[in-house]
Amino acid sequence: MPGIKGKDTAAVQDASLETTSISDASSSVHHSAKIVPINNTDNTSVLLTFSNTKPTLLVVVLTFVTSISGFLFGYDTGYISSALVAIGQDLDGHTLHNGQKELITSATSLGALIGAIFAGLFVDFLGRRPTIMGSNVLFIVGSAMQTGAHSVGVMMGGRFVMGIGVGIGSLTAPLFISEMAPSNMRGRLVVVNVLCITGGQLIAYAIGAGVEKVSQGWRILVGLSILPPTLQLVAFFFLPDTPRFYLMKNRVEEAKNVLLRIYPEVDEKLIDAKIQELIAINNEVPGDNFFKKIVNATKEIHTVPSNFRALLISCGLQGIQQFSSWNSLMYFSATIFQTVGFKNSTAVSIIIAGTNFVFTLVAFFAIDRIGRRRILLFSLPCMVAALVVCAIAFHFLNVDFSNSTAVIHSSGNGISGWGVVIIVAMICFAASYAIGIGNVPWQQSELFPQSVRGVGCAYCTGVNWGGSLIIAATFLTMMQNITPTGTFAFFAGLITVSWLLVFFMYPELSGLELEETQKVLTNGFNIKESERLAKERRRQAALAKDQINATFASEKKASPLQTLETV
Ligand SMILES: O[C@H]1[C@H](O)[C@@H](O)[C@H](O)[C@@H](O)[C@H]1O
Repeated sequence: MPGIKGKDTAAVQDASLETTSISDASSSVHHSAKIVPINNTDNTSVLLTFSNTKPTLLVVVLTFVTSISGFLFGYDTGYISSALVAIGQDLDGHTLHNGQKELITSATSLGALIGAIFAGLFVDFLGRRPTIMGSNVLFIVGSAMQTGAHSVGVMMGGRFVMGIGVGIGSLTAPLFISEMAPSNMRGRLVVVNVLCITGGQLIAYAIGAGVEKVSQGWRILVGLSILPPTLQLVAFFFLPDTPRFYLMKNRVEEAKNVLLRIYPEVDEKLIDAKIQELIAINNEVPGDNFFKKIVNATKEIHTVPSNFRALLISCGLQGIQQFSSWNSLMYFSATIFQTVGFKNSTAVSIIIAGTNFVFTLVAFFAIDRIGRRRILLFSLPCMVAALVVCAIAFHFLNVDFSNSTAVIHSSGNGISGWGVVIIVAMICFAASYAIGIGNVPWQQSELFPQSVRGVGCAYCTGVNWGGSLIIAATFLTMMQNITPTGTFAFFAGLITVSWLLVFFMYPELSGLELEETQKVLTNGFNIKESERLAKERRRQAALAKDQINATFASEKKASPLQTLETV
């Protein structure tokens, strides 16, 4: 197999750059290594060659198998709204009252919050792969409990157990993908997981609509969710963990094997150099037992400035995602559309979920090319504009949300012009959400160094689920107490403030090696420097790609990069 060996990398090496303008002043021992290739003796660039490899079969398989966790996240949070309607009197022999519906719905979010916190510890101490496999067992048990449930208690218990699985998967899947992805396609591969979340939600809505009128049809809807975790569990018996995890545990041979399978075109010497680089950077947290390690990692995340900045950014982004109000729109869109006079409100909800899915696909193509920061700075104002339009339209629509039992009265005259305006604005809101804040926060693992990645991700994934719980529990009450106009205006205001936070605090990390991103945060948020670095990385990647393609063309062989664009 042709490799990107020494002579092929001459131009690449010319383009190699030191990131010396970002100072190496971190107080942590874990940050002592240089970003740039440590093995330059044979004039090769570790960094560049590792950024320009095509995704191998292993990378593709791992991404898709791991993203089953995303699908389950989406499916399990998506099916509940139709299941609650379809359950009728099948549990305890009576119709569910609102309190029971709320408990059944929120049991999953609560379980997910707890699962995410524990997952952050398990990923570092047990491994990414065993953690995902453990979540599969919880998914299977939780789904089976719900499918066979005849009482509200068992249903709630099943939702809770499954929720723990959802929380674990929501943290572990993006972390796994980002650790094994080549840096130039890391953003996109993490978006595959978000695509599976939004796809899972869409499919759950569609199947839910299909079985709505079928007797006990909700059991089919819930029972189907046993299949994907079973598939994922079996697949992971045959798949490896991430090289970075193996290196944390000093399992160098296994790490090397996986790296060779991820980068088959890269010279073995470069793989060895990369391993040395990772070992130098990715030391384990000190401590001779599980609890000491947890305490030390928690301490380190708060006391090392670059870690603390990473924590602020990652939790901030997850908070912005949840407090953008998207999920309340997902959960209550059918109610809202009914209120504005739409007869087939479920169909409109499917359109909203479909928009979320389609525009996540757009993000897939844009995230590494345009960059996370630029996408957010563009899409957040579009969300604000859409919410302002909703606020104005609700003002003129004369909808009464004031009933204390959350029964919504509409003017009852069918869909009006303002109703159409609301639906169009919500579709625009969904599109701009999906392109940016719907998926960028899930790039969270890239912000943390190996030593505290698990704990850091536990924090921000916890913020995601905590935020989701709060928003789901308060949205309808807000609509009642401060009117829809007030509610949408409030969220528009929050997103405006969020834009400022992104502008001042979120550096551009696309294209950077995982080990480089913490350097960016060493002595500040370094926005300008990060933009320069990301631009430089893009330029280098393009240059290296041309060079490698030209070399292969001159040898009349198919370039390994020719398929890159189709990832
Ligand atoms: O990224 C996902 C996605 O945007 C989903 O549609 C949403 O329901 C989740 O809360 C979010 O984390």
